Amino acid sequence: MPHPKRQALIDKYGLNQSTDETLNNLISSIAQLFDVPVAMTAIAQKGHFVFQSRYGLDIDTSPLEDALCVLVLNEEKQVVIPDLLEDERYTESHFAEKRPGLRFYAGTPLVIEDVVIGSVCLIDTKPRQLTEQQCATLHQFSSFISDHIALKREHYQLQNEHSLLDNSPAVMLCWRYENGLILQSVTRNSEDVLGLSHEYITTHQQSFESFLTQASQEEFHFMIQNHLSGVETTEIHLELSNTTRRVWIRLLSKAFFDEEGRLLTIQAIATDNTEQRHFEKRLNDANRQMRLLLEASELGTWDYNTETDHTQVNKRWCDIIGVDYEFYDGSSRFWRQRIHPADLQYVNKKIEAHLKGESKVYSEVYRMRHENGSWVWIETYGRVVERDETGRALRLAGTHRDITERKLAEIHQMKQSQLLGFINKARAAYLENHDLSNACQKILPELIDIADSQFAFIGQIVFENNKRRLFIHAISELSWNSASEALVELYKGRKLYFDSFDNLFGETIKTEQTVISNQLGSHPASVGTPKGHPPIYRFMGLPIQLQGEITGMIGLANKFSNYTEQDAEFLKPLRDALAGLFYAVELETARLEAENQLLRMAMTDPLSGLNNRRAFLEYLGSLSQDEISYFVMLDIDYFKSINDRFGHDVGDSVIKQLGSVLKESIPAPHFTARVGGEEFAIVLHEQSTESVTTRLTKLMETIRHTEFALPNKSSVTVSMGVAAYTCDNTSTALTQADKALYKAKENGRDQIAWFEND
Ligand SMILES: Nc1nc2c(ncn2[C@@H]2O[C@H](COP(=O)(O)OP(=O)(O)OP(=O)(O)O)[C@@H](O)[C@H]2O)c(=O)[nH]1
Repeated sequence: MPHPKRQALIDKYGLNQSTDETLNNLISSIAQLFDVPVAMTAIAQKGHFVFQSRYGLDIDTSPLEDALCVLVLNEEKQVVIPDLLEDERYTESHFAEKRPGLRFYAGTPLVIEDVVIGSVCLIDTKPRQLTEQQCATLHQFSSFISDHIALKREHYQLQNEHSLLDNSPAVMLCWRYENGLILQSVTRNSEDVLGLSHEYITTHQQSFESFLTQASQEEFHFMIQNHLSGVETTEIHLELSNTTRRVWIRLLSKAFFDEEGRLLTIQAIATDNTEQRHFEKRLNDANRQMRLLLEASELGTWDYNTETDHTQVNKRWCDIIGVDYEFYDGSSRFWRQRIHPADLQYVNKKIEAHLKGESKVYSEVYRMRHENGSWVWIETYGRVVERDETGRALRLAGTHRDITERKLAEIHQMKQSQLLGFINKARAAYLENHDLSNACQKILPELIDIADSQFAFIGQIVFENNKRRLFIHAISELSWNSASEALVELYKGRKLYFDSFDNLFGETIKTEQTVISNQLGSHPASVGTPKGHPPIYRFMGLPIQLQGEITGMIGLANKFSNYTEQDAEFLKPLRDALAGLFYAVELETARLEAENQLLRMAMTDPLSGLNNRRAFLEYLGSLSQDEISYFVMLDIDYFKSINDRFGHDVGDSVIKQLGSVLKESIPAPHFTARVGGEEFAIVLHEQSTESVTTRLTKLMETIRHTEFALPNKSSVTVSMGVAAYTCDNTSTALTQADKALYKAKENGRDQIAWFEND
């Protein structure tokens, strides 16, 4: 039966190959010892035996069925056939007859790894007997051959290993210890790997350490000391200098001790790690340079571990926000709490997005609170430096740069242009409709924004009955109860005034100075806020002055940080602009006043105080046809005789008095004018002729009963001609009224005549 492992073992031990010279010699010695003409080792192969070593045999293989060794293989024990012709197992098969020279056979199993792989056989042409001792000797030879086969394989293996080692990047060294290390062996690759000539060190016996640099010699001694004190394995890095090239090696050593613990030998494997050392050195240099660079560039560094929520930072990071490095708390809560509330949300969003891999770099500019309460502008750059196998970010690292100075300058510049922008806006708004309150209200939100404040107002000083009041052009609308709601209503109706100056904002008016209070209630002028008023934490009052005189003020409240003199200075252009606008309003008012006066003069008859002819004509031009109007021409009766009898002055005073009567009797919306010497025009906006007649009759009565300044106390009468404004132009209506007046004169005067078509 073929053994399942047999063929594998034969392959493993190389027994299917060439004959073994040593075994051949041995077999020939065995043949001589047993005094047989033929001896061999037969290794069972598929269907045949291979005679790996043989003596007295010409053939090197034989089919299985032709070989007696099959018996040994099958029975797995020694087989001795003293005489083949006598053996009943073979007589019938005529086995012996086919092999005339074969009479004696002795075979003993050849065992490798407990498997019979063949046999060691003796053959003779004549019958013979083996003694027990000879059988045992044959057994011993067989096991000797097994050992030989095993040793040979081991030898080959070692040879292979050695050749592998010779070509490997690892050099094996072995030292014996006898009051010092003596290099016993070193693999041939030492020259290639370490630059150490194998020939040189094996022939000159130069100590290994003489090839080391000073520092490495110390390291090597340290390794020996370790082994001497019982340490079994060590790993050191050494630099070889006296070799064909400069090499760094990594030396892994293992010590072997005797039973009493004394060091016997040290075996070591040396590998060239020059490149790694150079790489490490470059890395260290780069790290050092990076550190120097970071220090020189004043960069703070941070390394955030998302797993532990711990952030490692350098000292500069702490210095930027005035935190003592020793007391730095690495939790993310620590730095998140210090981020300006207005910036925190977008910082968090940016970090999240970057951790998710949505951005290549995490970069942001934001504010962090300094230990001293101020805000530091931070420019940060970072990126994920470690992710787990699922891609989840484990570490985010980066730098901090304090850009406060640059940022404040930028903000200042930006705010300045913003300030100029809205100053222009205020001017433009004012020029558009000359409404200062509207202009102030338009810029109030921007003022609040630019001053980083919560509330603001702009007020102008006005005088009423020699009393100073602050008229509020614009104010943040705050109401918290019905009284304050009423104030808001007043404001909307442009009637809000601050009258009392015995408080914090009034202090600005009284002192004409900038007033700053950064702590609620701390200022001597502070009287607190009305109940329910939103709290005021900080306040700044800025005077608006023109040519050294206060003309108004700006009030600002609740800046996120303290108000400063710089803030006041910054808003100076706005204050000056407002002062200019206040002044412009004053000028404008005065100019309008003068203009109106001139206009009034141009349109008024100086004697009667009524509108003059020019005003009357303009008025006619303004009338629209759909208005129901009546034109009246009024003329003093016999006025010439008044002049003639009492003089021109008396005539004048009559005209003057009549003017007063007309003014009183014909109020607006009706219109009266003196259109000639003693001739007057009236435009009545009445609904019917009846009401016209009633009004004019009453006027006649009044004139009749008026005491004119005539020396003879006589009364004055007037005549009137009336025409309805029904035609399409005023001059026709006037002509008609004139015609009616002529009729009234003709008919005897002191009467009203209506125009009638002839
Ligand atoms: N005192 C004075 N007289 C004026 C003024 N303007 C015109 N007169 C005079 O008014 C008089 C007008 O007289 P007439 O037009 O003749 O008419 P009358 O005398 O009023 O007679 P009837 O109109 O027909 O009733 C003239 O004597 C003018 O000199 C003025 O401003 N002051």
